[in-house]
Amino acid sequence: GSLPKQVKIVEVGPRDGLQNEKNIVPTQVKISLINMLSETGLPVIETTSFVSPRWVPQMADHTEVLQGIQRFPGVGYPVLTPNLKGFQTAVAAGAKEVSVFGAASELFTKKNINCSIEESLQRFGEVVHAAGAASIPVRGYVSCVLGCPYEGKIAPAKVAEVSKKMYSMGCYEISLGDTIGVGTPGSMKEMLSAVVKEIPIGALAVHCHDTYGQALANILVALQMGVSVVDSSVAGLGGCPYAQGASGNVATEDVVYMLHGLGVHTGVDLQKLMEAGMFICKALNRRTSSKVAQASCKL
Ligand SMILES: CC(C)(COP(=O)([O-])OP(=O)([O-])OC[C@H]1O[C@@H](n2cnc3c(N)ncnc32)[C@H](O)[C@@H]1OP(=O)([O-])[O-])[C@@H](O)C(=O)NCCC(=O)NCCSC(=O)C[C@@](C)(O)CC(=O)[O-]
Repeated sequence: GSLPKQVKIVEVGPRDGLQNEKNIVPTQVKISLINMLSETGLPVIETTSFVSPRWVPQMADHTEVLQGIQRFPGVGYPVLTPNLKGFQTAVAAGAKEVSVFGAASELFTKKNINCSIEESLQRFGEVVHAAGAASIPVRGYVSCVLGCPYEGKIAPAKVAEVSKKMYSMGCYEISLGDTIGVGTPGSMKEMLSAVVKEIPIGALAVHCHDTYGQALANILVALQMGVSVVDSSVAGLGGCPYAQGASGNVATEDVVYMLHGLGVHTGVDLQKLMEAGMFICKALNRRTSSKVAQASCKL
């Protein structure tokens, strides 16, 4: 298929990228990272999670982060809210957009948010209802769309079913997560073919982890099928705390490089993006996972 002319990149580094860091990252470092990302032209920067600090200690400073960042006009700063309690705390902290996060796997749902898929959908319904009353848009994540760390293979029909329920309840966009990065262009195509029977392609995003080195190929297949929203993480930071061994998201730098090479518009300044990547890698004392950033440093 032909490629979209423009792709919206949803930067998830400050949330998905940092949530799994063992050492607590100073709040000021998170704020500086988000402010630098805001300068790059990225349209959406997922900022933090209003989850239980006992489950994910790294996100315990959610309110300070959300209130400490400089909000750029035209940039969205969504936050994760698993339930009504998270939603209310997020709104009190000034959130203007939220995301609920479910999965196409029962066992993953249990490990991640401590309930069944059915219960999770009920909680998301409560969030969507409250958000509607406050005119707050809700994004929906579906994890484990191409495989689960606990259940193994996941049927595309199951992904389509959960996605449809979340879309029907009012999530404006469904982000399909290859949480453990096991997908290939073949399984991505098969899964998306099932999901587009239920949800308009314009309401879908792909969220690829790069554990098996397949993320860019999987994204390209999704773009060829008409997807035009891609989640990624600066410097390839990340990994889900409840999906052991999951490596980071595909690096935003690498996605932007590929898209610009294809002539697809992103609005993102790659140089500024690499600077934000270098900043956070220095702060975390680690090497970037972005191939593009690695290559550029050698030049
Ligand atoms: C969902 C819960 C809270 C259920 O956790 P629970 O223990 O079942 O909650 P509960 O309702 O039984 O309440 C227990 C205690 O937690 C409190 N509580 C209840 N809700 C909240 C809240 N929102 N914020 C803060 N505190 C909360 C609640 O008030 C109570 O406090 P206590 O009375 O004992 O003092 C928990 O399991 C949790 O926080 N899970 C978060 C897991 C997480 O953040 N995972 C990573 C994000 S998902 C991901 O990375 C995948 C994704 C999105 O990137 C896509 C992909 O790659 O696939």
